Amino acid sequence: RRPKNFPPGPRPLPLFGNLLQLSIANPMKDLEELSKRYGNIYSLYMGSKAAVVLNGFEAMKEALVTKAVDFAGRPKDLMVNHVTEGKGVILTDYGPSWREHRRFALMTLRNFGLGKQSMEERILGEVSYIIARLEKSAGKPMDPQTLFHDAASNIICTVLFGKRYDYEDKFLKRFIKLYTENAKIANGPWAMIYDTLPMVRSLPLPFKKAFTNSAIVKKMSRDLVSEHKKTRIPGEPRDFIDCYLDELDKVCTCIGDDGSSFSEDQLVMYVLDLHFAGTDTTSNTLLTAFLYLSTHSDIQERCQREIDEVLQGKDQVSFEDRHKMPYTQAMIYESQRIANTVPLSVFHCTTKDTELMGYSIPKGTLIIPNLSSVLYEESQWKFPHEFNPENFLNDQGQFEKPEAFMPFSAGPRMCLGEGLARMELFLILVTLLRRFQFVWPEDGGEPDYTPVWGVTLTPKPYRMVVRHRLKSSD
Ligand code: HEM
Repeated sequence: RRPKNFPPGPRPLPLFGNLLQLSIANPMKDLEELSKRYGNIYSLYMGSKAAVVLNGFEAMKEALVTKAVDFAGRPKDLMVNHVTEGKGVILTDYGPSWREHRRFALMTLRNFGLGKQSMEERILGEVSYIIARLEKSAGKPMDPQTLFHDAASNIICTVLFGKRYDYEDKFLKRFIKLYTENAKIANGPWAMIYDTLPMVRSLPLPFKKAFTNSAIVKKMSRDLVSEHKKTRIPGEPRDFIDCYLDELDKVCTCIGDDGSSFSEDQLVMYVLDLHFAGTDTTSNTLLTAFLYLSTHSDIQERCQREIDEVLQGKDQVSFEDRHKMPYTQAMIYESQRIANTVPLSVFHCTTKDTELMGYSIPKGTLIIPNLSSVLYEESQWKFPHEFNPENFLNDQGQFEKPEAFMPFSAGPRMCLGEGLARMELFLILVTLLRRFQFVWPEDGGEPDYTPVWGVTLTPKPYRMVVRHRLKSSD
């Protein structure tokens, strides 16, 4: 039975809750239908666990921004919590450990050059490898699927481990494969069954694969930490791992082990969190951008004209140039909006009894922020259902970001890698568009824009033809 004044929703069945009323292969359509029937805030049951789904800008803003702390928790008893053993930052509940680790990551990313020249150099350095790979395929159709995952992974690897890997490197390939598999399992049918029916959790069902994958990547991360411990010079950090080990030295000598949330086990998981969050998101956004650019040549050419004009006489683009490229900026934001890369965000949880738009929501309720309902909300966008940079341009043709642009979510749990992602998307897209033309192959058939469902949405595999725009001497 629903608590008093709880948001309405479909009647749950004993044991299963509302599981059988949702398509477990991809529940997005069902969630949309339910909001048409019950309004922007409605409830669902996963077994006996109550969940509230947030839809639309108003509800999202009131929950995540206005009532920020009330909605800043993370749920505890889901498959993803068990896979990550409650460590790291993404799935850690609101509290001192989350706060300390979040602050540490933001500070370390900044010190490693976020917003400064050195992070730009890292990204532009990686772009030169992307160019080399594209050069090899010039004139022929190529599948960009792994290229952008490899590149995004390498950028975050240079920050975390101080090194990049060759695109053919077995370590890199394995790391990414295990992650991308888990990103699909974590929101997939077997995770839903695991989350709804605790009695099946010990059975040898397909969700076990997520645990096996996770054990392998944890071992890989632990090995990297051990290697760093052997080669580091305390006080002279080379990368994120060294910074964390320095911090660990400080807390051990100052206040002893207890008192601090920093530990080597946390570090192992933290590295994995950041690597995963920094790879699958940026790469899927890039894949979506190139899917739309290669099928919308008018938009691609308009960006190229603007880029050519602004970068005339310059060797390479800098992040500052974005202010002079309103149309290209708008195209990048529009790619993010249409990509809808993390459609249900990361699930939240209420940290206390609270109210939302007149409903009462008890402490500990699972909160599902349906970000796609905001990114495609008809009242918020000029062209909600088409790929159109005009969504981010005002009447004077200047770049303008509507408040409903929330692919990174909002409030205290908002993506902590936004700055890095933004810089990557701009530098990679501008450099590649300046140099190459991306064309949908003649034998490519009708483009299919429907993404593959998961924690992150991935475009279906596609091919594009890469053609040179400039001669290499230009
Ligand atoms: C286009 C790229 C990206 C998108 C669309 C994206 C989106 C998101 C979203 C929707 C969340 C959930 C926020 C919430 O729970 O309310 C999130 C969290 C997070 N993201 Fe990103 N992200 C991107 C890139 C990155 C990068 C490059 C990093 C790595 C530095 C990163 C690190 C994180 C972390 C650590 C969290 C958890 C924050 C917390 O729980 O406090 N993300 N991201």
